[in-house]
Amino acid sequence: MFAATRAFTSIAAKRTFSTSAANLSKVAVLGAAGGIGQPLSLLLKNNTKVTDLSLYDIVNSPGVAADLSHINTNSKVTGYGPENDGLKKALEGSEIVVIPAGVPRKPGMTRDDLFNTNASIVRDLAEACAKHCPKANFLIISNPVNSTVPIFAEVLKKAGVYNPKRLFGVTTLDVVRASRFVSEVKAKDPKDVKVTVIGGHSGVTIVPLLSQTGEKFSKDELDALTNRIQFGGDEVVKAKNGTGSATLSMAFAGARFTDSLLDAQQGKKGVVEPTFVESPIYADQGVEFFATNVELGPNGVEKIHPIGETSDYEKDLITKCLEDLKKNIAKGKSFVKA
Ligand SMILES: NC(=O)c1ccc[n+]([C@@H]2O[C@H](COP(=O)([O-])OP(=O)(O)OC[C@H]3O[C@@H](n4cnc5c(N)ncnc54)[C@H](O)[C@@H]3O)[C@@H](O)[C@H]2O)c1
Ligand SMILES: O=C(O)C[C@H](O)C(=O)O
Repeated sequence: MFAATRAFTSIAAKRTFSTSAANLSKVAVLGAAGGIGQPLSLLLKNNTKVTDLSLYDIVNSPGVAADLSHINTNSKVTGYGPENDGLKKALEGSEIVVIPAGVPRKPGMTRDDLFNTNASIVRDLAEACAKHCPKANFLIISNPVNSTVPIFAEVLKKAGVYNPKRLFGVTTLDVVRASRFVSEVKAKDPKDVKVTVIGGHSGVTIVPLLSQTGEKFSKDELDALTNRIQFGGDEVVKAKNGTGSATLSMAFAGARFTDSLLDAQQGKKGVVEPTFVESPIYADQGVEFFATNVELGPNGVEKIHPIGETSDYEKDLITKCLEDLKKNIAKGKSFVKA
């Protein structure tokens, strides 16, 4: 009872600084019954900025929704399956659509190995989004992010509803990991360790800018940390031994990004998150999408931050990143155009 009262008070307080806030709280999760979808939905149910939580999956979402709906926070939870226009109902009126639908890796696979299965899942969901909530913000978690974001963009373009300010590849987990790994090496509280991570979301396309942390690293530390941040996903895939990839840390990261976007939508200033968006930064080299720190606002992307000063070590990493990223983006785009 106390929690529910506090939640209500908090929503009411937030709304005093934005007249449109009342329209900004329906969040849909597509793939909501999965390894990421369930803990992500739990965290969103606990987020007082969300008033309507809409859970869609091809299996089991009514059960997940029924379970979450007993939590005494001030949001309504509804579960939908593919039957009875479930996807349409889940999407209509959504301001934010978070998408962790698709298969995860097994040991020995790259994220690109997921392309054959996940590209069509993401394309089909994008088509539904274009039809039922074209003005929403789309947060893409499904891998390979470097290709699924361009796929989503192409589908929205085809439908004539693409707004580059509202399409985000979720790369928050790389930043969360980088902060944690650096804090372990430097024996600091991770909350005091901010690491900018740029590029894309797979292997060498993940580029941590450790020179900007204010910490000093030996060459060995730099090599080890860079490798661990770039291949942190593999660490989890290996430990889970064939049962999947990161789910709980990803739910944490996805909930953080969604919360930041809700904050920005509801009028908070200076909200900055790393994310993979259409970006001018390397567009002249044919790399249309790139992750950097991005300031979020009521219209989505408010300002794409420049990369800033980088070391020679990082310049080399960026060169390798761009080679792979360009191919991943082209692969996504041509999938829709074919
Ligand atoms: N961006 C990142 O940092 C990041 C991090 C971790 C995982 N991932 C990716 O997220 C995806 C999901 O991972 P997971 O561990 O939750 O997998 P999972 O298999 O546990 O869950 C995926 C869910 O998607 C559902 N699904 C499949 N097709 C669907 C469709 N057409 N519409 C709606 N739902 C559908 C499945 O039924 C399942 O419940 C994977 O592609 C994984 O690689 C990305
Ligand atoms: O590694 C994976 O396949 C999942 C995810 O992209 C991650 O970084 O953990």
